[in-house]
Amino acid sequence: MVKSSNLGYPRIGEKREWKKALEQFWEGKLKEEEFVVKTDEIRLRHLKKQSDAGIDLIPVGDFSLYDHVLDTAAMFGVVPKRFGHGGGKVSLQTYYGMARGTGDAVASTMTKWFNTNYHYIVPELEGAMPSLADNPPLRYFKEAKEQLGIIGKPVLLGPVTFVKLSKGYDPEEFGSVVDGFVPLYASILKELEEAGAEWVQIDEPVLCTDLTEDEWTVLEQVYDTLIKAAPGIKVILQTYFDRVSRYERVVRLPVHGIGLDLVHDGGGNRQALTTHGFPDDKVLAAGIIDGRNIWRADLERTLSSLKELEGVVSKDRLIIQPSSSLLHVPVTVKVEEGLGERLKRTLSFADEKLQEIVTVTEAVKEGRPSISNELKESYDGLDNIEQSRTLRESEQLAANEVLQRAPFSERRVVQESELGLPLFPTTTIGSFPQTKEVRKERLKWRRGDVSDQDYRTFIQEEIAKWIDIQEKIGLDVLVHGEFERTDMVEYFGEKLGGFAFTKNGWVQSYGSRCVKPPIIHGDVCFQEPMTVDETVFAQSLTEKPVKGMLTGPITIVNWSFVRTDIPRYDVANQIALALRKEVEALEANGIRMIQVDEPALREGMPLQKEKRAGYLDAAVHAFKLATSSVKSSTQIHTHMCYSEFGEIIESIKALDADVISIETSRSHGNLIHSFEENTYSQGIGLGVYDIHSPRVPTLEEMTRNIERAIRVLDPQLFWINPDCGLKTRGPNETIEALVVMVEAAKKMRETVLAAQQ
Ligand SMILES: CN1c2c(nc(N)[nH]c2=O)NC[C@@H]1CNc1ccc(C(=O)N[C@@H](CCC(=O)N[C@@H](CCC(=O)N[C@@H](CCC(=O)O)C(=O)O)C(=O)O)C(=O)O)cc1
Ligand SMILES: N[C@@H](CCS)C(=O)O
Ligand SMILES: [Zn+2]
Repeated sequence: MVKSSNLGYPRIGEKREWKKALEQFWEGKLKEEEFVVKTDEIRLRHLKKQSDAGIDLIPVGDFSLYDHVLDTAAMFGVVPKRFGHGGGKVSLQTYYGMARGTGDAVASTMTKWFNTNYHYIVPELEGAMPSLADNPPLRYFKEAKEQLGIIGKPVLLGPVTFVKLSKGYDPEEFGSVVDGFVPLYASILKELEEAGAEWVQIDEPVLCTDLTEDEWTVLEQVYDTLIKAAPGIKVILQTYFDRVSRYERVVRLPVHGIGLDLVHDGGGNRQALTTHGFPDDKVLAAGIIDGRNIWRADLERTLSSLKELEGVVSKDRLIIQPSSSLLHVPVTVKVEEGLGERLKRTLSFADEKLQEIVTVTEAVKEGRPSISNELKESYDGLDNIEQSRTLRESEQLAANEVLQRAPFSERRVVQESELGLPLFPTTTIGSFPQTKEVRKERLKWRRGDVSDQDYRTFIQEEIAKWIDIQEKIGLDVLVHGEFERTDMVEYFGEKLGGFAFTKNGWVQSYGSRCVKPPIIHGDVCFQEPMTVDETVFAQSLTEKPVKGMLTGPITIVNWSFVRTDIPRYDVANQIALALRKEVEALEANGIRMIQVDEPALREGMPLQKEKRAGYLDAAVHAFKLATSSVKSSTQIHTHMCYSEFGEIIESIKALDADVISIETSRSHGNLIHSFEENTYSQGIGLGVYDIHSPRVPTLEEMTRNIERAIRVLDPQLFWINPDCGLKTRGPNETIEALVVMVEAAKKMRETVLAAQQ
């Protein structure tokens, strides 16, 4: 009989109690035993919620104390040597050391989870001999069974995806490295079988990327082995975020069920299902409720699309589920106030999505009449989506033109003469520490306890303090510090037309850090200057140039929840046109450098190769739409973090920014390698130190990074800056690191100038 299922539930809690517990534990305000009790409570509460909602297959083991990829590494005792782990179960101290760094041991790399804004910790295999140091899926399974009577569906990150996401091995050894983990997975499955597990979900999202023939062979062998390890368990091989690359091969894998994303597959999975059929010895776990966006499901359409599959797979072999884990959406709409009833009724967060899954399952089981109330509500809600849109952009789209700037060689001459910067100019990426004090003041202002004028004065005092600090450190290009911003996307969303905001719509970004993606529900438009006040104030305090600081169109789109009734790229262009007005306003107010950040450009790349060129063209178009109308003397900067740029280097060039700053230090030289193969001849700053760690790097480390970079990049075009913004750092460590950075720049200037004489 058809079943309802979930793939993963948000960890953070309705009131971000998970985040708060983690941070209290790190600050020493919660003892380990208290922390464990608190997080156990949260986990069980989430399981109960899903059970109360009526979900048949409830995921267990998707919960984490930081990140599920890190959990998998810890489960196998994969701990880099520098953390001094002596074997056996990984302690909480070591676990958080790997995530955040400890003492002299730098944290493991953190990077984006496929095309999402969630970050995972990259396992370092370093020739490790993995062992089953712990079996959390089993513990969580038993806990759910014993405490709540739930026969959960353990979730494992599959061995092929796990090794693909790891580093510290030669790609040629991929097969043997995976083989090292297979017996451990087999043991987990066996122990789960003995404990009474019926279903297990093994996530292999790499099946939505292009695997080589060798990798495919490894994958097939892995599942041949695993399926024999625990014959009593039904394994669902779960994919998400796109269509699978090799449908016919995927459905032949020797597992009991295949989980497909039927929302973010560009129609590819559905087409493959109808064209090639589906094996009649397998279960189809159909991801038909959107796990990545927050719009209420169109139940009528969902049911019709399931009907199309009726001839492909029978009801008794169907599982209804979200397209991916619900980790990527906020917890519940219920608590939202201030959105307006109309808009609120168009939304569906994790808890509402569980209801949608149960409703659709019911309709498949019992027929449409059994859900007539829900169908009406869905219909009314969707009607509200249309009504809640603000449509006014026909004139904007008509002006949708990229202007041609003068060639970089000409702009460079004008800018050099106007700006008079030294060799190796030093700057930062934009934000300075968002201290508790800054956040508290904003909270008071939002609650109405502080007047607009007092809040503005407070922000100006912060700006003045940090302009003074930057002058004293000796930086060449200054920033105002972004103190007025909660978040680099949310802030612009609040100022632009066409956006709405939740009060509590938090989503985990990395570790305990959360973001509150704004909702784009109407046409986006410029309403009033958004950054001019703070930037002009900062510029009034110094002779040095202050960089205006904006978030780019593709990043705003990728880090928001976006309407789906018009193409995503049209939304990006609307944002670009609104930003263009801001760029022009900054220029008109005497700002000579403007940075338009695009940190999410790389992450938003479609998993399927054939879609990438279209995405990159659209991203470049939107960026140029926003930045191409300025004078040659106005220097346009951009910034990107989370490297692996080799593949997009041509698009980076096509942005035609005068200066780009890129995160480098965590990629340990890989990025520099891409510049060996590709020339880049516009201004560029490769981050000279990692801002994710509180550790202050030494002069030698920074100098080494600069020297390595200028072996492949023109020193005359090279900028010196940190990897990313400094909002998560404390004031002292920020200042100490920047002092070292400026010292490194001075030393390099002397060395290069001496060599020229
Ligand atoms: C560059 N990054 C960003 C990504 N995505 C974005 N949308 N924005 C980004 O900047 N993705 C990639 C990276 C991820 N990096 C980060 C870095 C830091 C954070 C972070 O610090 N998040 C904060 C929440 C930020 C925020 O909006 N703060 C509000 C305060 C909200 C709050 O908690 N208020 C408290 C009271 C405050 C107090 O008393 O201290 C309350 O309401 O109870 C603000 O500034 O006003 C976090 O804490 O998680 C995220 C991603
Ligand atoms: N200007 C932003 C970019 C972050 S990617 C900052 O400095 O925080
Ligand atoms: Zn950044």
